[in-house]
Amino acid sequence: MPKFAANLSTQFGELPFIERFAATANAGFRAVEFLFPYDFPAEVIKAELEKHQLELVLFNTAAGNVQAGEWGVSAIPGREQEARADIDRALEYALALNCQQVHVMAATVPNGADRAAYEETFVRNMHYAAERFAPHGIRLLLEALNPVTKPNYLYASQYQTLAMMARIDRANVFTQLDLFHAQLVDGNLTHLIREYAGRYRHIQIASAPHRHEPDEGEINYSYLFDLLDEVGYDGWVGCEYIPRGRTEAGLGWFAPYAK
Ligand SMILES: O=C(O)[C@@H](O)C(=O)CO
Ligand SMILES: [Mg+2]
Repeated sequence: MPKFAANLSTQFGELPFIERFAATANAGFRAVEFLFPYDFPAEVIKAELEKHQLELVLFNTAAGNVQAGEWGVSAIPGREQEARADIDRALEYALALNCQQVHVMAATVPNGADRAAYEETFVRNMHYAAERFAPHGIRLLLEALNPVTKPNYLYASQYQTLAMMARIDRANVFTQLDLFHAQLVDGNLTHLIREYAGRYRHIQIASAPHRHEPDEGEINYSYLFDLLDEVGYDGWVGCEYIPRGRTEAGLGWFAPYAK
């Protein structure tokens, strides 16, 4: 049976961020993930995790200047110093929060930019990150984002992140298989789950095409949850969906899996 982590960036949005931890535990989750911890000192988040006996299973490196269209800086040529400072800061939070996985945000690539230079920059920064995180046994993840939700991100297809993972070629670098993005871009989710088991070390779910609870739309999640068991997936499944209404009202699908 898959292990589900609440996503505190998309679920429980009706509450202030810090109050989402209690709501998550009350709803029966044992783990959480979120995009960014950096608005809060690590001790504040740590206290919430401990108080509610929650494990933090994933967060991201910083996004850069989101208002200017950035979504990560690790692939931007000339921004290496900032990218590496973000990587160092993510390591500090991961250690303080006992988190075993960090998603390293690549970047959006402006139209007309030198794509090869972005990829080379990303590979170099990932080598730096892999070396910094390896002594602590923390995994680094790459995630493909569909171009409707996030136009111009460095990679949109699972096959691009798998190729990038091979190019980076470090033992603690894997992909993060977000099945919502994968369905919009690649389809054939059964093949992705079966064929690449071991290369993805984190899963995220949402319905497609509307990114709501995993109980509607074109993806048959109960089939995929069984398939994850069949291929021996023992990582977390992050609930990165935007609830149709109040989060708790949409948790019927989760009832059989609650702690
Ligand atoms: O799917 C997403 O959007 C997230 O998992 C993320 O980490 C960055 O966009
Ligand atoms: Mg995702």
